[in-house]
Amino acid sequence: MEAMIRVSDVSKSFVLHNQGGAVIPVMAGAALSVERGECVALVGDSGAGKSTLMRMLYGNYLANGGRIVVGDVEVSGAEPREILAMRREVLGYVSQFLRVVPRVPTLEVVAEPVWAAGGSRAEGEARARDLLARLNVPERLWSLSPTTFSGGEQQRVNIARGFAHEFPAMLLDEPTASLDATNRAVVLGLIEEAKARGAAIVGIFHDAEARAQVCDREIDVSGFTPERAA
Ligand SMILES: Nc1ncnc2c1ncn2[C@@H]1O[C@H](COP(=O)(O)OP(=O)(O)OP(=O)(O)O)[C@@H](O)[C@H]1O
Repeated sequence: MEAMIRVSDVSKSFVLHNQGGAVIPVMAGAALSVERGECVALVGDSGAGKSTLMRMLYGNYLANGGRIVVGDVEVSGAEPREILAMRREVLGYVSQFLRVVPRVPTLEVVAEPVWAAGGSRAEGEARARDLLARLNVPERLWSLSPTTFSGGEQQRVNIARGFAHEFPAMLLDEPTASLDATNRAVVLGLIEEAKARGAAIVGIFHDAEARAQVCDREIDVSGFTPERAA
């Protein structure tokens, strides 16, 4: 079977339209592949291109060259509606921050990705309850919108939402940042469970211990930084 996530010879330049159209090459020859059940950490100094590579995988940034395939979706060259379908069904993204939808109760915020992927009402709610409980979000908060929650509460709601649908592939952007030890351990457990059911995961983890615990390999993206003229 082919790897779940395949990146080959990807390049990326940014064009600064407000600065005379200056072209800034930030990546060249990027290559990686991630098997089902495997977690790969992107490492490299600040500015090396970790976030840029994640955004290209998610279809937020368009690659200028090369090929990115997630499952059977060719991300490089996909139509916007194919990208949206991929995000509903194939590729999850867990960032550090919740984008709060006003007035939607927490339980629904968490269950929504399950419903979006075709799961039943009951299935989504059961999954949301399980994850919110595991992440120690107090039950009295579940019927409220997370708009007014503390930063840490919102972060845990966001993680619950990110893990609610069992995506075959996942991108994790600092999922344990600023969590207390208990919840950090819960998140590492969720990552291990996702791997065990066969998810292919790419993540940025500044937490070196977390990385060592859940990641099988590291890829140093500074190897993909193009030579720059001084
Ligand atoms: N939208 C953009 N427009 C112009 N340049 C950008 C843009 N996004 C990223 N860059 C540049 O691309 C390079 C890689 O940035 P990126 O954010 O991917 O690095 P990173 O490895 O994630 O860094 P950090 O660890 O600090 O988050 C940097 O030089 C950055 O300035």
